[in-house]
Amino acid sequence: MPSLGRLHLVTDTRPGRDPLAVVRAALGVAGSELVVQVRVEDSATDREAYDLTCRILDLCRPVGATCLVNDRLHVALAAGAAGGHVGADDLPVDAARQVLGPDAVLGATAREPVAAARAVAAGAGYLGVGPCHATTTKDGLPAPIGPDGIRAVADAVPVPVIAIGGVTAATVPALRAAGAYGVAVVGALSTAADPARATAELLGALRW
Ligand SMILES: Cc1ncc(COP(=O)(O)OP(=O)(O)O)c(N)n1
Ligand SMILES: Cc1ncsc1CCOP(=O)(O)O
Ligand SMILES: [Mg+2]
Repeated sequence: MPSLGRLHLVTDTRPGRDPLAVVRAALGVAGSELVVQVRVEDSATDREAYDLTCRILDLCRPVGATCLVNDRLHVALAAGAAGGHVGADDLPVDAARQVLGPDAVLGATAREPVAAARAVAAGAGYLGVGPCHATTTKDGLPAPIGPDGIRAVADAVPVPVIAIGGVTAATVPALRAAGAYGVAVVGALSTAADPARATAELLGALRW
């Protein structure tokens, strides 16, 4: 399995957003370093999720970027994505691993060390940990855990920790210093006036 990219672009399919344009811009800068996670609204149909995934895979393949699918593992398999990401409302991690197979990339959400270790034992290859900072992108999230919360998880597991929630280029250094392997972002790219430039800034901060 190729090593996991450190910058995860999670798609924003809310009204008024243009996820394909953002992915295209980010891939132009990050290429194979980018992981694109296709995340659609719960109200989206499987057909819409599948069509978006296929279009994003068409953009990722030529540059060797990894494409994952959030929640809907059957869509990941049907479209030929590299894997998926699951959280508390999705398939349990061991079931997700069974569905995807041993070689797929599988991420799981965790916000504290005990759940994180359980997810890894059940087959997660990386962890999405957060929210590390306040965000308006997703409703109903628990309180932000900050860099200290990231450190607690990173110290407890042997897999890459991807920090998520309110991440910007300015907050990346503290998250990396706390042990995050990489970051996942929605708004930092989807609301950027210049997503290519925002990608370059995030990559620069991750290399620091
Ligand atoms: C990298 C990464 N980390 C966390 C999440 C959140 O997943 P989940 O808790 O299942 O919430 P939804 O994204 O499904 O609303 C993620 N998608 N990616
Ligand atoms: C899906 C999800 N899970 C925890 S925070 C989050 C949203 C992150 O979005 P943003 O990068 O815009 O804060
Ligand atoms: Mg989920």
